Amino acid sequence: MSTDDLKREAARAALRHVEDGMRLGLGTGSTAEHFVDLLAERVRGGLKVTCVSSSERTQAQAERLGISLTTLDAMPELDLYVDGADEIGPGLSLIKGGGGALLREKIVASAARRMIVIADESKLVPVLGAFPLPIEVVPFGLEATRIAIVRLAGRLGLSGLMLVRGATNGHVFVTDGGHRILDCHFSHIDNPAELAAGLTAIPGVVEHGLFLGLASAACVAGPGGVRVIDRA
Ligand SMILES: O=C[C@H](O)[C@H](O)[C@H](O)COP(=O)(O)O
Repeated sequence: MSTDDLKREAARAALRHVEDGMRLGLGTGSTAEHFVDLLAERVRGGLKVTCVSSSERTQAQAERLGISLTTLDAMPELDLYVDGADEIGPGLSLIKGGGGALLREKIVASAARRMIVIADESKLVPVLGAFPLPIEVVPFGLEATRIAIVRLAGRLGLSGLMLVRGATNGHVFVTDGGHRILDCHFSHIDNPAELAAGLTAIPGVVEHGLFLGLASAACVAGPGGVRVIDRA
């Protein structure tokens, strides 16, 4: 089974938690894309759900597939949010934002009663940080914000490259909210809660990719099948 097959199996497992009439949040990324595809099949079969997208990319896919969409303003409380992750650590702590959608993803996840993470098993890690942590920052004063993050990291015993994300067209990557992303190569984040609190206190930081206490369960697919991990 390829990694892509595993992602689809994880998405299929999460779909079992979707019920008629639900208000759903749709994630972003290659795994979430499978979920949206499979959801569309169920919708064509008669399932009634109303969805909110966490990115322009997912919005376009869901629209194309005929899924009923609304905005988070029109439907501010959701039953379920399903999304992928870049890393799944202890207690279902997550790193997200590899696709640059972390800000909207976190807003949508926070509006949902439950969040189910879908992933292939390569995303499971004993400690977060091997995947560079995406931090969304406003373009104004980006260098000052970067220095503030470096100082915070130093106080917490973290170090590593901190790179402004580039886009495939050679330009700088711009998020759906018009911001930039700093990818922070910390390699080991031993105390994610402390880092998250410090980042939130820096004025130029819009949001960071540490999702702590948000995921209720994870459907993790491996060659032996899909394992459901509940947050302890
Ligand atoms: O910004 C993107 C999201 O946080 C994705 O959910 C995350 O990067 C995982 O993406 P994928 O399913 O493509 O590995």
